[in-house]
Formats: sequence, structure tokens, C-alpha cells
Amino acid sequence: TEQVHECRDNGYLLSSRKIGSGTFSKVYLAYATHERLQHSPKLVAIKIISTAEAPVEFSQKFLPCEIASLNATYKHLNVVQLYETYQNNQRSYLVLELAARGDLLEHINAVSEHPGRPGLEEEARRLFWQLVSAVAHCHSSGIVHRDLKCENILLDDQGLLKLTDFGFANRSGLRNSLLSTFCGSVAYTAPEILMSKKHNGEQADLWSLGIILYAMVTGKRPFKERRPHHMLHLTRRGPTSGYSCEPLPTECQDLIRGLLELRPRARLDVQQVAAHCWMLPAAHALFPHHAQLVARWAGAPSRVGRSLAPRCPS
Ligand SMILES: Nc1ncnc2c1ncn2[C@@H]1O[C@H](COP(=O)(O)OP(=O)(O)OP(=O)(O)O)[C@@H](O)[C@H]1O
Repeated sequence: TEQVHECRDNGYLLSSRKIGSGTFSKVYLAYATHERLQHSPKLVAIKIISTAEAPVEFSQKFLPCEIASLNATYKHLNVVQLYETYQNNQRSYLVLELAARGDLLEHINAVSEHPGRPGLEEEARRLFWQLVSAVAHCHSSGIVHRDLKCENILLDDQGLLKLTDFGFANRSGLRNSLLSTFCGSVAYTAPEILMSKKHNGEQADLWSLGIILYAMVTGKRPFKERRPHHMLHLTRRGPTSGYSCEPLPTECQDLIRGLLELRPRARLDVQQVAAHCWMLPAAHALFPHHAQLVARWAGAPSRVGRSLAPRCPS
């Protein structure tokens, strides 16, 4: 009842429909009242965090980081939008863009029940393109996500992909500053983090993209392991025996291998992924002007001194 009143006082009608929950949070469907419509659309998701019950570190570090990251990445079609926040000494409320069609893991599981369905590769390409676009936007806004996984990728009613859960996100900061904290889920975690090395957050996000792409196109995760040491062992074995790319088209295999590259500096960067030849049909279909951009990039030296011309397996 208190939560209903607190939302009402801030201009939102909280419904009884719970659409998700996290460790210290519950997410409800809500309606904006007339006076809030200039801040948000009619239907929103309100994430209610019990700050009184959460550890101090969560309320003072992770929650402010989540809000700051959502503010920094505001206004991208494929990143969940944070419209506003309000709080008291018991709870914090985040008014978020609604993505009502569940998460990517549920979608992959539903789709894998129909293996060989025509158009599956096209759908994976279309969704992965949107994910790459979201991650590129975060990185160029100075934010590394650090917990990229299928459960943190939502779909909305129009089938658009929305990246969410910035609870572990951080500023990428100075170009050469390296992170050392372990975040995220073992199955999606880059080997350099599993080895407790100082790492570049952007390169670690790119590894997670490789795991997600593999899951999208095969319906399985490449490494099914929860224990960091065993996971590290599997990643070292790589495509030869750790996971198989065999039935996939050659271009897609090349992209996955470029992302699941053990050496972070040899891993593809986000621009190279966007310009990879497996991605190009999605770029052409969604953003015809992207083709011109790629053409302009082609041949231009990238940050790491490699050509940005569309990469294709030889
Ligand atoms: N904007 C949204 N639209 C629709 N559903 C959402 C939205 N945000 C979150 N959810 C649902 O609520 C769940 C929990 O949200 P979220 O992952 O942001 O919470 P969390 O507290 O950070 O979770 P965790 O403790 O697992 O990291 C999500 O898995 C999703 O099902």
C-alpha cells in the first residue's frame, strides 16, 4: 500500500502486475497519470528497490552507478530508458521504459524448440545488430556494462531489443585505466577476468557479446560451467574442443571466433563487429545509411591500428 501511495504521489498508478524481480528489487507495470505524460509514455516499468534491506554497498555504490549509467546512455533505441527516479529512506524507484516481451534467454529457449526454422539466422542477425549498436553507444558514452548476458537483454512489444540491468556498469574512464573487479556471470565472463588480471572493460564486454551471439545462433551456451577455474580451462581449449561452431555459416563462425579470442587485444572491437560481413545484411536492412558509414570507415585506421574494412573469413 505504501508503494502504491508513493507512486501515486509521484504521478504513477502502480498496477498489481509484477513483471520481474531481482535480488533487492521488484519490477511492476505502471501507468503514467496525465501530468507525467510529458516525462514518460503511458505504460512504464517501475523498479522498486528496498534500499532499507539492501547492503550499504549496494545502496551507496551499485545503485548510484546504475542510475548514473542509465543517465549517461539515455536516448538510444536499444538501451532501456530511465525516465525519472524518486526515493525515500526505505525505497528507491526507477521509472523505466517498458520492455514487455520477456528476455532474450526466454526467446532463445522458445525459438530452439523449432530447430531449422527458416529465418532464424536473419532474426539472430537483426537482434545482434541492435545489441552491438547498444553496446557501441554505451562505450562511446564512457560506460562499460560488465554484466552482458541473455537475461539482461529484453524485448519490447515491437520486437526491439533493449539492453538493461546496469547494476554492475562503470565508467570506462581514462583510455588506459584498467578495471580489476569481478562482475557478472561466470558463463559470460572474459578469461582475463577469470584469471583475476587487470582488464579493459570494453574488451571484456566484447567477449560476452561472443557468448551471446553463439547462444543466439545455436540455442546453446558455448561453455556450461559455473566454476570460474573450470570455465577458464574450457575457454583455453577454445573452438577446437571447448565448443563447436561447425554447423554455422563460415562468416558467423569467423565473427564468433573473433569475439571469443583469448587475447583481449586481439579480440574484435565494437566497430569491427559492426563492420563484419556477417552483420552487413542487418545494417543494410535497418539503417541503409550505415552501408555508407562502413564504406567511409573502410581503410581508415582504427584505434588499435587495424583496418575497419568489413572483415570476412578468407
Ligand atoms: N524495463 C523493464 N521492462 C520489463 N521488464 C523489466 C524491466 N526491467 C526489469 N524487468 C524485469 O525485472 C527483472 C529484474 O530486473 P533487473 O534485472 O533490472 O533487476 P536487478 O535487481 O538488477 O536484478 P539482479 O539482482 O538479478 O541483477 C528482469 O529480469 C526483467 O524480467
